Amino acid sequence: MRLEAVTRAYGDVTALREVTWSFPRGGLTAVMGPSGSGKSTFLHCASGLDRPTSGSVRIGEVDLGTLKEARLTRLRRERIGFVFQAFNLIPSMSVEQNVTLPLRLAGRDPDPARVAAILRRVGLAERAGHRPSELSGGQQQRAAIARALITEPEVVFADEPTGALDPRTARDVLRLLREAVDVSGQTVVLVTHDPLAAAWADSAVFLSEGRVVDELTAPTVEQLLRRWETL
Ligand SMILES: Nc1ncnc2c1ncn2[C@@H]1O[C@H](COP(=O)(O)OP(=O)(O)OP(=O)(O)O)[C@@H](O)[C@H]1O
Repeated sequence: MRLEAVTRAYGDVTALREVTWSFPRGGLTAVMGPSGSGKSTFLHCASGLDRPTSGSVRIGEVDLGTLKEARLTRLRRERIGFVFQAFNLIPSMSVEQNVTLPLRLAGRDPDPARVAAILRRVGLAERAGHRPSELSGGQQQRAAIARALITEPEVVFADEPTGALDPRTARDVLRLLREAVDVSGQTVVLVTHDPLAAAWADSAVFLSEGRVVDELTAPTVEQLLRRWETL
């Protein structure tokens, strides 16, 4: 995935300024930066949820800017997975129904063996029939990760996925994202404020005032904290 000179302005606020960045296939990249530095805007532009004011975004060979809305929606559905801080599960649906929703939206029949396998992978095999309200926060986020992975997307965008979780539960969620990279070769972009979360990444990109200002490769918590303090 590559962003080339991506700028996104909202009226007279420029949230991203000429950001050029390549994300290696099969890597876990953390995007860090203070509040208002443009992280969400970055994620929205990179994932095709929003269109840049100028510049281009490519996923593989596809330039998202050339796609009409319906094709962009299809690309998001088929090639991208999303995980959000607030889980965003549908309360009236069971875990299994939530997890298989992206397939059903794409008109595909869920393969029961594959659904069972993904529920096992996130440790929710026994909870398939439960509603989100019957689960802990960590379990809900693991269900959301299963939902993001069910279509076997090339890229998973996770926006503060551990923001609402305690450290131990957060670790389970980060381990699953790490496995998506290490076992399945998927590309994960993790937006986070938390150095403990970013230390799971292969590299951490720092945003400040809409610009990429630094990158740390194989970052440690100490390095991330130190860099964070001088942003
Ligand atoms: N829809 C919008 N309309 C107007 N301004 C916006 C909009 N979305 C974001 N902004 C502005 O763009 C800038 C970057 O916002 P963004 O949400 O991308 O930052 P962030 O790093 O994700 O912040 P946080 O960590 O607080 O979520 C901010 O100044 C914000 O006020």
